[in-house]
Amino acid sequence: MTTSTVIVIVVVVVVVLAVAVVAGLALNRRRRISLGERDEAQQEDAVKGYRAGGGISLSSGGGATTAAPPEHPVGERTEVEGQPGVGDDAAVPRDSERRGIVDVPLPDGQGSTATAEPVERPGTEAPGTEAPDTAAPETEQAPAEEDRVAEEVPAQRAEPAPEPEPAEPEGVEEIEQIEPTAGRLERLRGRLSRSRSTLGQGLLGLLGAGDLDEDSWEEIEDTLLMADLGAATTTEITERLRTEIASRGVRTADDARALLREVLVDALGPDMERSVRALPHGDPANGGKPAVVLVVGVNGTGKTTTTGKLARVLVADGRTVLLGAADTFRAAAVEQLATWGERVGAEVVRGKEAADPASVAFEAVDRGGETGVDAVLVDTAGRLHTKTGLMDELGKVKRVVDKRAQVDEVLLVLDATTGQNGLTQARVFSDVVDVTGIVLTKLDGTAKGGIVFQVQRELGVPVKLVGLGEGPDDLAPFEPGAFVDALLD
Ligand SMILES: Nc1nc2c(ncn2[C@@H]2O[C@H](COP(=O)(O)OP(=O)(O)OP(=O)(O)O)[C@@H](O)[C@H]2O)c(=O)[nH]1
Repeated sequence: MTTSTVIVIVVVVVVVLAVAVVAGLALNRRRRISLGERDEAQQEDAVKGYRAGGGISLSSGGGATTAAPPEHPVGERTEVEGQPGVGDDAAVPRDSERRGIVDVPLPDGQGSTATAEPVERPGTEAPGTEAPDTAAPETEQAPAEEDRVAEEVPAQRAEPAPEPEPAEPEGVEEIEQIEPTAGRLERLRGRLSRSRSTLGQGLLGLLGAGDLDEDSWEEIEDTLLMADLGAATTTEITERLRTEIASRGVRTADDARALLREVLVDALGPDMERSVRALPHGDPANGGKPAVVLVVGVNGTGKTTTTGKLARVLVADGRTVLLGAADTFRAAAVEQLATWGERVGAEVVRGKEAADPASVAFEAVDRGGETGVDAVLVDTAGRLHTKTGLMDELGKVKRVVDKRAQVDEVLLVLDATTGQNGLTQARVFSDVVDVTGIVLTKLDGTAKGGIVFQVQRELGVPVKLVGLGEGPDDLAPFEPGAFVDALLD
């Protein structure tokens, strides 16, 4: 072997070694970056207050799949008649552990898939009868792409799909008499009797009794805590009462009432903006856009009922409404909403059972724009805030609608009888869909009306409406003064 051959061999070996070292370093670095990214994602989940990957069945994200969608778990649901009682279904969630996400494809540009079923017209069909499907036919499942939905549905619409006849809802003449919305809280104040006797009367009794020793102050605190005002609000109210009593004194029962009223009303943030943003942008008859309201919450809190009641409020105000039945998990909810629609002459866009709720919501908003209604109210399926997959699904509903129209109001419906749990729910829902207003239902069934104070304080989101019964007009605007009066009188 010549010297030059040896040199060549040495050079080759050195080069090979150098390449190996560089490649090894690069690989090592890449691994570290990908770990870092995952850590970040996990942190984000932790901030949102729930953890990802908790046994939720998700469909494959990459490429088209021919796998059949998971069987819809309607049969697993514990409620069978669609009429849960006050507070009971919060304890027995209707989406069981085994419930998976039903990822039904959204409409795409080839007209391959559509899941929403427009359009049921009041007066033309009995509730439960399916409206003719004007959307393109269903095909194999493809991954649902939010962006694609927003961009391609217009293209799909360019295809001559059989459009439903634009017609005036025939049920209009049969619209029920709707209670005037003004003064409802006063009219329904008797429904707060349970909270009144424990919170209002309890506090008045203690404050009006004269000299207050430490035991009395403890009792005041207990009364506030028992009514679900929460520790922070309780401390704040007690301290304010102490200060005011020390500075101005309370001699009569009237003094006690006046002071208590002032302190409680102040704690309810009387200046918060409580109007429900359900009025259209411009004149829908002349190119204006309908308002879009999304109604969200856990199972059985009263979302469908509230959507129906709110439709009545709007109709009573001379507005036209379209209802989107995006609660595709519970067949009874769709029927329920259809009945509410019929009663006020509102069109209902419904999805097939197990349809993707985002698709139904999208169709509803689209249809509302076409027909020029003032407001589109979208009822979503109840979901446990602890199920990451379900919350993601809700986030998707909002994002898909956002691409089509501005979502003006996201109303979180909370069942007042569930107390602290409602607060946890509120936090998670707020993280996922930017809640803009709270509807506190079933206040008629609880002595814990104090949850109103807590939920606003914790979230900084106003309670806009309160549910005070199962009747169609038992939905009242929340007014701090009238509410406190109902507790104290
Ligand atoms: N007492 C009382 N009952 C109410 C109120 N609001 C709703 N309900 C009742 O609560 C029950 C559940 O209401 P729904 O509207 O079906 O609840 P939901 O949130 O749509 O249920 P899911 O779609 O399954 O999540 C029904 O029996 C309603 O009549 C209220 O303010 N007071």
